[in-house]
Amino acid sequence: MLRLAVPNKGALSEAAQNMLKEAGYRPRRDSKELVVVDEANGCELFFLRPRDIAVYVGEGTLDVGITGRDMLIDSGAPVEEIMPLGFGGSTFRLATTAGAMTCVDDLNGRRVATSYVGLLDKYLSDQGVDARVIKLDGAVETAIRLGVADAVADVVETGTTLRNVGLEVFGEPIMRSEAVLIKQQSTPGTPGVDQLVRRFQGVVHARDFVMMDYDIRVESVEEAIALTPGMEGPTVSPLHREGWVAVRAMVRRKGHQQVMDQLWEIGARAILVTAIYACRL
Ligand SMILES: Nc1ncnc2c1ncn2[C@@H]1O[C@H](COP(=O)(O)OP(=O)(O)OP(=O)(O)O)[C@@H](O)[C@H]1O
Ligand SMILES: O=P(O)(O)OC[C@H]1O[C@H](OP(=O)(O)OP(=O)(O)O)[C@H](O)[C@@H]1O
Ligand SMILES: [Mg+2]
Repeated sequence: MLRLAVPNKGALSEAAQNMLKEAGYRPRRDSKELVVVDEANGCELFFLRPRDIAVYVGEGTLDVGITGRDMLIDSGAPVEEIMPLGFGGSTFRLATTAGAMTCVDDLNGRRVATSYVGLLDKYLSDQGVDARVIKLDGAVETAIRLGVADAVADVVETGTTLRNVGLEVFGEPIMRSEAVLIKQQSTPGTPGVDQLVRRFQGVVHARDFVMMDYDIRVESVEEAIALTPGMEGPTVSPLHREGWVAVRAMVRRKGHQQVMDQLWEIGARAILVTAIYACRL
């Protein structure tokens, strides 16, 4: 049986469970259920803290896991990414009181609070900066106000948490993160992983693409197909109307309204967009 680790709480938990549900795996009944045996799909789901997931997978106790790329790097565990999952996007950044620091070198001889010590230590040593790292469990943004640190290094998504305490980011982003599927480094794929990956890719594609159908005059087909090239090439079928054809193609969800406008301009009509429920490409 494939053994899969899923975040049980926090920023990635709900989205990870939605992805598994859309990929056809058995959801857990309530948040207190820590292990789900999904006989129909030949896998066991273990609900664990996101920070611990890379550790379990690195030890080989679990075959694959869902965690954040930043947590993977922070853990230092011997794990590698199989695929990005398209949710839980964030940046990992330095921040301090507005205007107090402008670049990472300003941290020399100062204190930086973080919950990501492994990630920050690696960055500071790569940058040749000698700062004291203060390890906190969470809510690190408050550490400056309370006099425990001169700067913080933390996850930033919307920036609201920083703004609320009057902090500003400085320097280059330390890294960009999102949820990823991970496995132990340099192990051949466990049986069942390929199927999981295909299912996850199906969910990612179904979210990223829509299906577009439209009718167009034969003489404009090439121009239309340049706008909607599809995956392998769009389906073009005859219409029961002289000189017209029907076209069907997958189109990126982002920007699909612009594509509809452009198709309309070149004479396409009956342009329909439908969501893709599931797919294997
Ligand atoms: N506001 C956010 N938006 C998007 N992703 C986030 C956000 N906060 C954290 N993450 C991502 O989620 C993962 C961390 O999850 P989470 O914050 O739930 O863990 P934690 O901080 O260790 O746990 P907790 O917050 O329960 O103490 C990281 O990969 C991080 O990049
Ligand atoms: O840029 P924003 O959209 O404001 O999001 C970033 C905040 O979200 C996370 O906090 P979380 O809720 O996980 O609490 P924590 O600090 O205790 O981990 C992160 O640690 C930041 O504090
Ligand atoms: Mg957190």
